[in-house]
Amino acid sequence: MAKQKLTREEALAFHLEPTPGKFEITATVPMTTQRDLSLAYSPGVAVPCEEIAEHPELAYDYTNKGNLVAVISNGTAVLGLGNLGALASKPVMEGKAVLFKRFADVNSIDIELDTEDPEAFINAVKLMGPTFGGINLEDIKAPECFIIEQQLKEVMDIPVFHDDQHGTAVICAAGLINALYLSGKKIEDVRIVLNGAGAAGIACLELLKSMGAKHDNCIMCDTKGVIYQGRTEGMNQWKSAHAASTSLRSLDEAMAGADVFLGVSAKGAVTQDMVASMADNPVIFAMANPDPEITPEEAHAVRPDAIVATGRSDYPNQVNNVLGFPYLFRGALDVHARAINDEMKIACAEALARLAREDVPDEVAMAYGQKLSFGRDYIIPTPFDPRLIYTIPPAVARAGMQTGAARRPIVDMDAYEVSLKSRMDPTASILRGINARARNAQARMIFAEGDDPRVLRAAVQYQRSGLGKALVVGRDSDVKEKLEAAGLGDAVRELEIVNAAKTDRLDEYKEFLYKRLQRKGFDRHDIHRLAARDRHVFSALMLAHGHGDGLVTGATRKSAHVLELINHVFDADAHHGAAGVTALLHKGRIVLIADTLVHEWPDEEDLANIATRAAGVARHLGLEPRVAFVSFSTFGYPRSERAEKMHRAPKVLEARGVDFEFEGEMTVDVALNPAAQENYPFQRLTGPANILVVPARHSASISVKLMQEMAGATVIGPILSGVDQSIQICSSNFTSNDILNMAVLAACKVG
Ligand SMILES: NC(=O)C1=CN([C@@H]2O[C@H](COP(=O)(O)OP(=O)(O)OC[C@H]3O[C@@H](n4cnc5c(N)ncnc54)[C@H](OP(=O)(O)O)[C@@H]3O)[C@@H](O)[C@H]2O)C=CC1
Ligand SMILES: CC(=O)C(=O)O
Ligand SMILES: [Mg+2]
Repeated sequence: MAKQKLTREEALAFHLEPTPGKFEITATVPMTTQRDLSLAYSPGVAVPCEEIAEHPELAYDYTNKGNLVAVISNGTAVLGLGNLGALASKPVMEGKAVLFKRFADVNSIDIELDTEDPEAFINAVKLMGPTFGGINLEDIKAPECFIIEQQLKEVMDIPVFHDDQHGTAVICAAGLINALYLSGKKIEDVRIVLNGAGAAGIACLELLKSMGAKHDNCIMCDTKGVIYQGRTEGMNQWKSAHAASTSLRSLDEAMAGADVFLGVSAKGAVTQDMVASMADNPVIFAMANPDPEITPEEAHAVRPDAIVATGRSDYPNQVNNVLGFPYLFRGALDVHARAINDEMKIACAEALARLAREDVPDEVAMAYGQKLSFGRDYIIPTPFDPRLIYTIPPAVARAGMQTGAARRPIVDMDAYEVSLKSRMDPTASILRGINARARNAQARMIFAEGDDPRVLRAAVQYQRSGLGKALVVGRDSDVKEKLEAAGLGDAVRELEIVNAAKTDRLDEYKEFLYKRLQRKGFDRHDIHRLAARDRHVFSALMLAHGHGDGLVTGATRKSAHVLELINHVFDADAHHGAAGVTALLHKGRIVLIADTLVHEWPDEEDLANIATRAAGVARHLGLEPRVAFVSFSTFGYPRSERAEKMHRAPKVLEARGVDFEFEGEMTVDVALNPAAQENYPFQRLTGPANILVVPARHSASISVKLMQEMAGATVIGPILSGVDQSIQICSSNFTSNDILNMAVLAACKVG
């Protein structure tokens, strides 16, 4: 897994744009008319109020309580950064809230309470009970967190769950089950050293002991060293419960001969010497965030036989509670649970451990750009594994039902799993998939317009995200100046700047271009002007000569003009079968529109070619193509000369015998809406179309721009397909993120 460099400015920009913070709240009901207002608010709202007053359980039906979790902190133990206070903890809490939404479709809101007094904290949370279906406590330091959680559990009738304790313990247990399996050791026999006797540490050791780890085999350490029986300094009742009868006093001493090291303490707390002194095949979970107790590189340098995990996303084996809390709450909320009990936590740990041992399906491999299989570098599922949402919550819900925590048991578990699957947003996995493939490809990407700040930001991002090498075409001083103005001055040393005026390859490029254009009215002088002065042509020449693996251009000029220039070097035109395909991503759906770039007014043969190109792009994105030739008529009615070619195009494909579904002509609603399709029982699409082949470039442009402006759809493309080399042409209104997306598409040769 390529390590990504994240700068402070990137992290700040991510939180600043497009609006401050990481989420907003949207209404799920129409709020347009007088009638809507009367229903949502007074007088209509009185009816559910009265119903709930009489039958409190109806709050789960008439309000968002049943799918709403509060992430609550006082900021006293923010990750491993220490006591930053309530306000400064907000980015982490907003982060947890968006993880709830992204991974388990749980609505969540962060609440930061400005108090270090457990009693004040407890009172505040207790009073919030009616609002939420569950309370996720976060980053509250020990020992106050134990008191707070215990008392809230006693007084509240919804799950109260301190994530840093139990979320961490569950994931740690899941990872350890598999790590021990791989190293051939049993939990009853292993010597465990745990560093960090706080929220996470105490809960991890408690859970492992309940799973068979022997008290006498476990040593817990804190900032004062080993917690031994009789120690008085820095102690509390929770630490005392794990005090060992031992003469060992320091972490250093404890590590000698240990089988397992678990770190929930602080950055750099473990040295290479300590790791070197561990037993054979040691297990090292360095879980402190954002920086681990020891990095995997450092640990492996002295112990190649170690199985190493961290809490971070950029190393293999991410042992992080993100794998737990979204799914634990999903399962708990879906049975209207009163609590998340130990049985539910253990069910979660076991289900996670089992999932990692299963064969990894292609969709997961595609999302990560590598084949994952159970082993030392894959002991726990990856956070983006789409199976988590339909595997873990049922296990949790079942345990909740068996132990009486559930208020409303699930009757049909199969139907429940199907409903969980439908909560997944397929567009997210597509975007992740192409990013992972690009990262694997490590393409040298030519960014032709090095004088544009958006292009420069995209180029820097491309390289810093570990996608490959960015080659920026421009004048050195100009690029440097613009990078500095964009606050990216230090990127000058990272990017490769290619200046057409200075390259010694120009003669070779000019010769090539002259051969192509000499019979098209271009003389040597024209050729020099094009090759040396036009960055689109120069960049295309670089690509044609293998001096880059892909090209992104077009952010500063009209696409049609840029395409014309590219065509001096490549055959990227309608005549040679090129086509433009634009992906529209909206509300969890992805629809491709074609041709958005090359053909002005395609005939039925062209339309069939365009469909085939679009089907190729769809498959590259991981979609099984279903093409609809769209028009204003459906299967011949109303009759119109303009719709004729759309009527004939499917027949062309039929004659060719292609290997994808297609149908037409039809209106867009018939193409996209299964209910409308039912009116045409003879039609051959097995589901809503995901490719719309439109009659002409103007209708393509109108559809895409309408979706973008009116619906706020995400637009990727036009993706240039059917050209020998990987070229992507941006639009002049693209943001740096859009340009980066085009570079990613070019890198994984979608097209
Ligand atoms: N990967 C994951 O999913 C998770 C990771 N964590 C990480 O675990 C760490 C602790 O979090 P949490 O338990 O909530 O915090 P707490 O404040 O509750 O506990 C911190 C504990 O770590 C000990 N400690 C701190 N620095 C050192 C050190 N250099 N050597 C030994 N012990 C040390 C403290 O010792 P003392 O008692 O002497 O002060 C205390 O016992 C953080 O880095 C956090 O990011 C937490 C939750 C989840
Ligand atoms: C992951 C997490 O919750 C922490 O580090 O605090
Ligand atoms: Mg935390």
